[in-house]
Amino acid sequence: MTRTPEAADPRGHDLRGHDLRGHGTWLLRGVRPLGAEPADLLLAGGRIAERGAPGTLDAAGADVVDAGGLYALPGFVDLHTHLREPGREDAETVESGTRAAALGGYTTVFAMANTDPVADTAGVVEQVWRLGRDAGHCEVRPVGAVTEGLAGRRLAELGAMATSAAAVRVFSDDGHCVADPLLMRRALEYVKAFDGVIAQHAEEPRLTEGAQMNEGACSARLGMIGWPAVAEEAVIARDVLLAGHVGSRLHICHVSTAGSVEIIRWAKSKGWRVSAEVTPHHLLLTDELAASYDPVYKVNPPLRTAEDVAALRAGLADGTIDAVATDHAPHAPQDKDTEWSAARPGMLGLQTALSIVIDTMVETGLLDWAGVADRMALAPARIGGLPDVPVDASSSMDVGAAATLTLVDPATRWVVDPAGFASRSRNSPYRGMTLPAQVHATFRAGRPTVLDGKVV
Ligand SMILES: NC(=O)N[C@@H](CC(=O)O)C(=O)O
Ligand SMILES: [Zn+2]
Ligand SMILES: [Zn+2]
Repeated sequence: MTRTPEAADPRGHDLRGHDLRGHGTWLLRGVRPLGAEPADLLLAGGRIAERGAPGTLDAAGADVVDAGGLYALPGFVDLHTHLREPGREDAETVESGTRAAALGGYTTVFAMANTDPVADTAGVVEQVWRLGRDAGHCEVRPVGAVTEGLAGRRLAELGAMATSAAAVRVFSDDGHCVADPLLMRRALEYVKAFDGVIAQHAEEPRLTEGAQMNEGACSARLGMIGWPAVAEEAVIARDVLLAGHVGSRLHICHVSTAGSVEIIRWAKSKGWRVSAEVTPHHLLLTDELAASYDPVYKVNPPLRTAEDVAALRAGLADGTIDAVATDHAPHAPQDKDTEWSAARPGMLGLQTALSIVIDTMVETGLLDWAGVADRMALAPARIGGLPDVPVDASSSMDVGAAATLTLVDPATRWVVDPAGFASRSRNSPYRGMTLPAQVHATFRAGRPTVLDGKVV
């Protein structure tokens, strides 16, 4: 393999005279792309500049990462992150949340709009976008609110957010459902003009009044008010029909029931432009955990049954569910370390997502590493409208592809200690668990954001 002219120029300039030293040149020695045979990857000019058999690439002038035993995946994209800034900087900031994201292998996160003030204007989404750019740990793509103040009454300034510097393409009232079917229809129609997508938090509010956990045998035993599966499924059924009717893109946030998977499978069979995400916690945990009354397990939608978990795993494996999204929802102690009924719903996810996906999908034989790359990087990038998404996992490792990569140690096992997390909050449901696989390094456009498990 020969070097590209850019990388070969000893002065660190490309042929057009641009200074490339700022980009750095990195040699990943002996890395296994998507878990395949070891290779050397040379990263230069923000791209994979060369790929060769181990020991065959010239490392002169490059920083070398001894990547023996590590797998390379495309950098992860999270469609659903709560960064809490502006408004709740005690729980998380753009800086702390994106630091957690980079450590979790993410190179882009979509920041949800339920901040204070709500991200329902060009001004707020631009503020969040700038904070992300200045922090520099990963790309922050703000999600815009669908309705003013998330109140569900009037559409927010969708067009102004789309044309702002933040170039918003994903809109969501997450935390709240867009319950009014006419507003939902109008929103779907509006974003079609710029190929935007409406991400629905599917929860029929009248069916979940006072709800504390999944409605079922456990809630009956514990005497808690239940959140029935039908409250999610009824909204998904309505919205896939609406999306089909107007020909717009609809995305379903945090799918949690077996029935939802069936409805989405049916909608896709009709050719409607519907996509869906599942969270790591809904792939692993069940409503039995509520019996502990530990509010760390309180989340929306609630943890469901083992049958639901099995259907979600199968749906993610067969592509009915397109993507894994963390729904990283940090909460301050005064909002979370309370009695169950007073606690806010939500759990941390960014620094444990990969491990939970490996545990539930790869170690069970449901997904291979190329599949992980698709569900955690490529599919969410496509849904979110990111530019230059590789056509498939294998081309993300080709010469010329963006050097936006996550290096994973697949063999390690680690014990979760939330005290060591970059997040400002500590509400991880995995505390004390031993999990497989860990992110070793993250590269964004050829530059490391994480090396040796530490933020650069
Ligand atoms: N998932 C949650 O339980 N909580 C989220 C809101 C949401 O995703 O619905 C939050 O903002 O805390
Ligand atoms: Zn939600
Ligand atoms: Zn959320």
